[in-house]
Amino acid sequence: MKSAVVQLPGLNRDRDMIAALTKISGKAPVTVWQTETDLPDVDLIVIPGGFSYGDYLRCGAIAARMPIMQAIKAKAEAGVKVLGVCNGFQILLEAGLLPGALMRNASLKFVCREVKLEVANADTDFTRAYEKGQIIRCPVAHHDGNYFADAETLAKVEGNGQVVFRYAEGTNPNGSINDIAGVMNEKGNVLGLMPHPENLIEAAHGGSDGRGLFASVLDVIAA
Ligand SMILES: NC(=O)CC[C@H](N)C(=O)O
Repeated sequence: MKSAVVQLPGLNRDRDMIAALTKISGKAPVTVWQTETDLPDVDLIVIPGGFSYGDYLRCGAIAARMPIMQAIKAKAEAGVKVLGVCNGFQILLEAGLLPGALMRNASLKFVCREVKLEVANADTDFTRAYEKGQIIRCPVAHHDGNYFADAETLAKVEGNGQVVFRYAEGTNPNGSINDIAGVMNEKGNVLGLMPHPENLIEAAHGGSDGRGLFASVLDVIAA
């Protein structure tokens, strides 16, 4: 399983993501810079979190228009798995690879804390290592994580099982509609989520609840 991590000016979670992918798969991902138009032959492309282009004009809006996004779109259409975490999720939404939008947190404040997530769909390439309904811990750190979709889009996303993670037990940190924390595309090969599973993968992090996502998508689930 080969993976790539996208790097853009202002992203700052790329090294955490590289460390998580390396530790869990035993193989370091390749890194690709935003101007690349020819992506390496990988099975998984990850857009990590951060503050691409200082979050101007909207979070992810400028990054979504960089040359690399055309290449990522083509790979996604060809079935390659794409994961966007936090700013990566915002970029995927701005690029039209996922449905809905992320607005300013309802509190209008940056939130940096741990939340509980419910695995709403465990029948995906990203969540097979979990059980449906399982509650996991996960950190969040963002100011624009308030997921929104119009009624028609929301009905479709809910009806198709595209909601993969929900904030659980009253821990919704941002006002997201239906407590949505992560959604995938209809085909199931593109996932975006606001929480940071890469920051809870080993004892030194205080827990390893985020590990299941990487174990699922990197196909290294212990027998
Ligand atoms: N940790 C992140 O990726 C933050 C995403 C974005 N810059 C926000 O604050 O909403």
